[in-house]
Amino acid sequence: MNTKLRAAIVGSTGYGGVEVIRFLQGHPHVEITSVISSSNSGERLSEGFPHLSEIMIEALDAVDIALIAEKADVVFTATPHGVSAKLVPQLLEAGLKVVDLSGDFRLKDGSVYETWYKKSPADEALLAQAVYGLCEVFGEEVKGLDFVSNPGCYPTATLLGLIPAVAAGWIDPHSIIIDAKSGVSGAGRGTSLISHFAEINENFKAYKVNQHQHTPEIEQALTQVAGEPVVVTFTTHLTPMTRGIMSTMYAKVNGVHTDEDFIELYKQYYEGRRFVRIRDKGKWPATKEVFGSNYCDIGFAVDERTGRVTIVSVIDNLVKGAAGQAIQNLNLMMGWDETLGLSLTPIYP
Ligand SMILES: NC(=O)C1=CN([C@@H]2O[C@H](COP(=O)(O)OP(=O)(O)OC[C@H]3O[C@@H](n4cnc5c(N)ncnc54)[C@H](OP(=O)(O)O)[C@@H]3O)[C@@H](O)[C@H]2O)C=CC1
Ligand SMILES: CC(=O)N[C@@H](CCC(=O)OP(=O)(O)O)C(=O)O
Repeated sequence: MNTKLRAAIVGSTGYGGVEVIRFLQGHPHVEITSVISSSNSGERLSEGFPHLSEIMIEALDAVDIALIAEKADVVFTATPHGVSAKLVPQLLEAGLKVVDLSGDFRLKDGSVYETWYKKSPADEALLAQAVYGLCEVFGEEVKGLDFVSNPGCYPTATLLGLIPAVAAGWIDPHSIIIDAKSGVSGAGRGTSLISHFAEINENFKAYKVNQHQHTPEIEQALTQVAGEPVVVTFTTHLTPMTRGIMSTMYAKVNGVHTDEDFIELYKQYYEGRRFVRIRDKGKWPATKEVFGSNYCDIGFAVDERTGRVTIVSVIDNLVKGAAGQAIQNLNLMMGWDETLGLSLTPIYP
């Protein structure tokens, strides 16, 4: 008798979906039973992804709700914004568990989604039901659920870097400035001018300034933690690397707190949470130090001269920023150890 949880992945020919497959392959309690493609059904997975040739899937399935419900218990929807909003209700209706990697269920207010994503929001009742799966902060709420909305990549790095200080009242939430940089895989696998080799190689550019769709997601979580409305200045940059996000954050310190105080506060907040690692005084995390892994590494320095703290947080956008955290959420939903299937050490150099 098969006792493993059966998993299907929609959006399997995109970067997020392929990364879910890579990690689930090593999960002790999960078996991949359906890999779904809206554009290449019938093809073998290994035709497009020869590095996945050991996965025992005959052919890619079409997006067919009845078939998915027959073959799987849980579905990872690594689908574009707008697609998940329509697909997830059908999957839930069919009795499946769902972890959605898109931005469609992260914002509670549909009109805010419409403003920032320029798309129609998902069903209001489902938005109310969706729990925001930032595991180290809201993980308790995820336990036992059938549906989780996986956080965005920039918000994951940023919120893990800010929330302990905001929750403790150690920084002024109205003074926060976030300067974030991402590797090109954050833009997905589809070709676009922004990720064209000649456009990004030996280049470094700001984009979506004051218009990035992750701004309200960051503000929503900080508002919840601070207990008052919070708005932030958030600027994103594209860097000529494949994976990785570095979020550098600046905020005014309330009262007097040293580097050592911040380190201690964060170590306590994340005690027992394997995937957040706090750097010692004077040590700064780099994207290579989390590459290919589910870690988020954070470093601090208080500047007594300006009264500000600088916080640097790094993740792999495709792992802690997408597929890894999605599997961590499944582990929490199922009541398993949250690290199952995710114990890979970063690839270095
Ligand atoms: N890249 C990243 O770093 C992160 C991505 N995300 C989010 O995860 C989701 C996937 O991102 P990513 O993998 O980068 O994107 P990609 O563009 O690389 O892949 C998305 C995949 O979705 C599938 N798809 C497209 N349209 C449909 C449809 N109508 N029905 C079903 N499937 C469809 C396509 O696969 P096929 O043609 O085979 O169906 C496509 O390959 C997005 O919502 C993204 O915003 C979240 C955090 C980080
Ligand atoms: C480099 C790059 O283009 N990154 C994407 C964000 C990544 C993403 O997929 O967005 P979600 O996490 O909301 O799904 C962007 O800036 O829009």
